[in-house]
Amino acid sequence: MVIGLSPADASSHSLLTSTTSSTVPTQRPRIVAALSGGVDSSTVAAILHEQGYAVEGVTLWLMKGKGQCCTDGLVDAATICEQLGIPHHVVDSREVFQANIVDYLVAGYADGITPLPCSQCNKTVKFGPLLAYARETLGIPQIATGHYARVRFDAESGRYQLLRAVDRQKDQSYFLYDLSQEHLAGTLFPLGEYTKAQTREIAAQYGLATAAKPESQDLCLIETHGSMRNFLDQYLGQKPGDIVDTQGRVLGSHEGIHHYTVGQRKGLGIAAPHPLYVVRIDAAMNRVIVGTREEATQTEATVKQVNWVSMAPARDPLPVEVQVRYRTAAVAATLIPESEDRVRLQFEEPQFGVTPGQAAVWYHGDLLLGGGILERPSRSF
Ligand SMILES: Nc1ncnc2c1ncn2[C@@H]1O[C@H](COP(=O)(O)OP(=O)(O)OP(=O)(O)O)[C@@H](O)[C@H]1O
Repeated sequence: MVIGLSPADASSHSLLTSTTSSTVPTQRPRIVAALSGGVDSSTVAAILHEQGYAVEGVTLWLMKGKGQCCTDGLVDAATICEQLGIPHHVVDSREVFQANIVDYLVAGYADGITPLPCSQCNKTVKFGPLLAYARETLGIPQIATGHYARVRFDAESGRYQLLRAVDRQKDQSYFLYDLSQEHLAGTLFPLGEYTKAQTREIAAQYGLATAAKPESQDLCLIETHGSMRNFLDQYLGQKPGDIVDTQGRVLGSHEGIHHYTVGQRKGLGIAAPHPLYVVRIDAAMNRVIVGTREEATQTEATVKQVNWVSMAPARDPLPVEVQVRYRTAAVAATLIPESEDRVRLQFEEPQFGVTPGQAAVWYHGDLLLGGGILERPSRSF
């Protein structure tokens, strides 16, 4: 399942000599490369093209404005397709993105949680619609993306399994926890075996126009709007309220609960003898509740909308390593199934800043077992 082409192989081939025709010989396996206009997906298209696939690039137009998933991305993706001599299709996905990501984020922040847009985007905007477009419109059975993750079929369980990327720094499996078996069965992740440095090397060897393109640093929405605050203010405006401690004493004021996230320390604007953290956001009362680091720490968490990936839903308590944020290390926990799509996690060590709305994703080593969305803890404050 894993595509293998080492940088050494890549350098020994001349790539940019292919036809510009969109008609493809039937004997070549056909595949869609999901092209954002960045170096990763450009390299995927080049690798697959080199391997003999009849590649067609598809770019989802997600948002108005400039940025990776907007006009700049579309132009860069088109440039790569022209360079490789492959067809390029642009799918206007702005309404799908608005309904599934923008509205979802705005509703979540208004409700006092911190939704994770990327996993939601992968499931509802990218993989599902891309596979449908590839199969139904283009008649192409599979797609490939530039995500750093690995997929394999496990004959014993009959499941497609998801694994962390070889490059742990770039591993994006966390954002892919909500993909279905059908999504995984139809997708290749050619970069899962490479480091980012190797990807750039391959892109340079192929002379791809995007080879030196800088890395996107942030969420696409932040790149486009400057900050999450700017983005949310457009929809939610300002709604002043109180910042209180865990006993309900007013310590300060805020301009909107959507400017805060559980675990946040900076930007509270409150002078206190000890550091204060957001421990809860109370949407009904329009209040932000702050407390000590200890009060922002919890020993267990419940997780809803669970998706089991590499194994069938657990029926019994299961030792796991769980990641509660993208950029944090996985920690030891016991997973207790409460129903097929709801679990309780008991952390071996108390965890700080477990944020409602973010994903908890559990692993055994490199194998991503499943994940879901963190609920608000039941607490007295
Ligand atoms: N607008 C889009 N249209 C089609 N595919 C996309 C789009 N945005 C992202 N993808 C796919 O999802 C993958 C991961 O997206 P992500 O936003 O994490 O980009 P990235 O890691 O910066 O990769 P890249 O360098 O390819 O932009 C991309 O490599 C690409 O295959």
